[in-house]
Amino acid sequence: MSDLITAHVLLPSLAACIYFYHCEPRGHQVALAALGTFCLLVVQDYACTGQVILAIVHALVIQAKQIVLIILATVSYRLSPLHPLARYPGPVLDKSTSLRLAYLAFIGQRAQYVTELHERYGRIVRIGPNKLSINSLDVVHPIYGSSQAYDKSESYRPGLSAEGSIFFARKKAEHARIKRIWSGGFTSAAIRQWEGTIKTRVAELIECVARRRDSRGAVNLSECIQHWSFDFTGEWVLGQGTHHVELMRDGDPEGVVESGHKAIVMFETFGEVPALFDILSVLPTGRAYQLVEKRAATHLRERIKVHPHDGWDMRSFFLAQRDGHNYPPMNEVDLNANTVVAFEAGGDTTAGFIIITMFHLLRYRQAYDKLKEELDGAFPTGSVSVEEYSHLAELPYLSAVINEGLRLGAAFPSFPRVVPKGGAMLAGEFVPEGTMVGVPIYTQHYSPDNFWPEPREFRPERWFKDGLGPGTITRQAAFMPFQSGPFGCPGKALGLRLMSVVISTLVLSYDLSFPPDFDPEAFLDGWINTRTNIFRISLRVEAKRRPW
Ligand code: HEM
Repeated sequence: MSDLITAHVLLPSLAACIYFYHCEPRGHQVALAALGTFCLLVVQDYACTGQVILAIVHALVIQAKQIVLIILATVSYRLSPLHPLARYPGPVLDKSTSLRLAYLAFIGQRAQYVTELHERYGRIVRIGPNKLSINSLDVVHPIYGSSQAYDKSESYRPGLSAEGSIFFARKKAEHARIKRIWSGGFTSAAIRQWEGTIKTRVAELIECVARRRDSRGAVNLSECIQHWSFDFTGEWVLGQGTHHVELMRDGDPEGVVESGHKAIVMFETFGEVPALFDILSVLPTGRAYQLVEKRAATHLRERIKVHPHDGWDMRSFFLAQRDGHNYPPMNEVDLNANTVVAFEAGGDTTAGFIIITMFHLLRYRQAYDKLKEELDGAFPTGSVSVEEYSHLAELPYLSAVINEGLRLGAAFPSFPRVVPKGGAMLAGEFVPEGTMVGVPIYTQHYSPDNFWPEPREFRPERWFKDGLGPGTITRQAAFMPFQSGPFGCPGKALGLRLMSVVISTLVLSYDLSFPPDFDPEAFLDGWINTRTNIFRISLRVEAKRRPW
């Protein structure tokens, strides 16, 4: 019997552990191998006993023992002094498994939890079996900013979905190739091309707010902004007059916004446990992701039919061999993957930041009034022309409002990267190669060492020279809403332009306030902060048209 156990349980489990340690197989491969082993065990037992049910039960018991042994061996190693990260502090559970972090990402509490860990354990915390969070600005440049910036980690693996997009390309060389294709869409010439569309779409937003007000003048502002953002992004990705969603006009019966949110939450959650993502992304759990991909594929087909490839929309850049750009056009799979990223990175992020900024403005009434005064002074006719868009960035209070919205709304926990071959000295400590490292952006943005006083409050004045009075700390270097370096946000200029136009036009067009039954604290409690900003409770406002 013990021979049998050794042959069936101990040896295979040990072999599996050694294999997993050296080869890091994908989750679906492990699942298939486990299924294959199970079938072999059933056949073998059936050959001896001649009873199917008994053979299945025996195989299940053996496999359960194998799994328990593999888990025990893995956890023991991760907690042992032999592990390369053994000397770094952190909670035992997080050193053993990333499942707690995955759960916290799912409920939108991961960034807050990592902040607490830094308060408890110090500057460097082991937040996963192979993952360090480094709460130090000294490491931002080597990890993210320099030309030697580290590659993205396995957390950026989209399950079994296509990886050939700008966001999911993890190696710098491959990423640089794709980024060149995207780059044309973010030049100042490209942004100028889009100014007319921004104007039209923002005017539609103002009308959408008016149309959707109820009898008491209250409107779901977060929904209007999300619909505006996806409409604009749809046009930016696919081109004018081509087939894409029109959410401000038709509403969102297909759940475009929600499926996008679910896909991002899924990516964030399972990015903590990429092997599990390999399995779950193809099961019904991955439906949101599959839906978003399917929608992008449909748009691709429609777009290819109706339009030449010489516009300023992202699809034109993806599809065309443009003059002066020496790159091959993308294949269909990569086109889809990049389209999904363009929709979600552009549409969802910008909407979330505008909503959170509007919420804080309305909650901190003084800031709202100051912004209104500044805008009324700068635009005495009550509207901002396309020619004046570039002046918006010069309005000091508007810029401070946007900075503060970006600071408080940055839902990013950290952007995990991989320490290159040979390891690295980071924050004065040696970190072995292959370790996942990241700087916790949320922790930096909310830290009293970087932003003081009232680091958790929306105070645009902190961005001025005299700040919030003597002793004010506003550490520019700690402000990283767009990340920097090779993998930083290419849409920064466009994102800032969109934020400034939408916020200023809303404040110029309407007198906005919370309705009496709106509970700001409940809104904050329902804010899920996991890479994107999701609001379980809508931002409802009373909107009275201003008499210009
Ligand atoms: C206020 C708005 C925005 C903020 C705060 C923001 C922030 C960010 C951040 C922090 C990243 C890096 C994510 C990571 O490494 O995991 C990123 C990536 C990206 N953003 Fe933005 N973004 C904004 C708007 C936009 C817009 C408007 C677009 C496009 C229209 C855009 C396109 C992208 C793309 C394509 C990436 C992936 C870049 C890469 O992986 O190389 N973003 N963004």
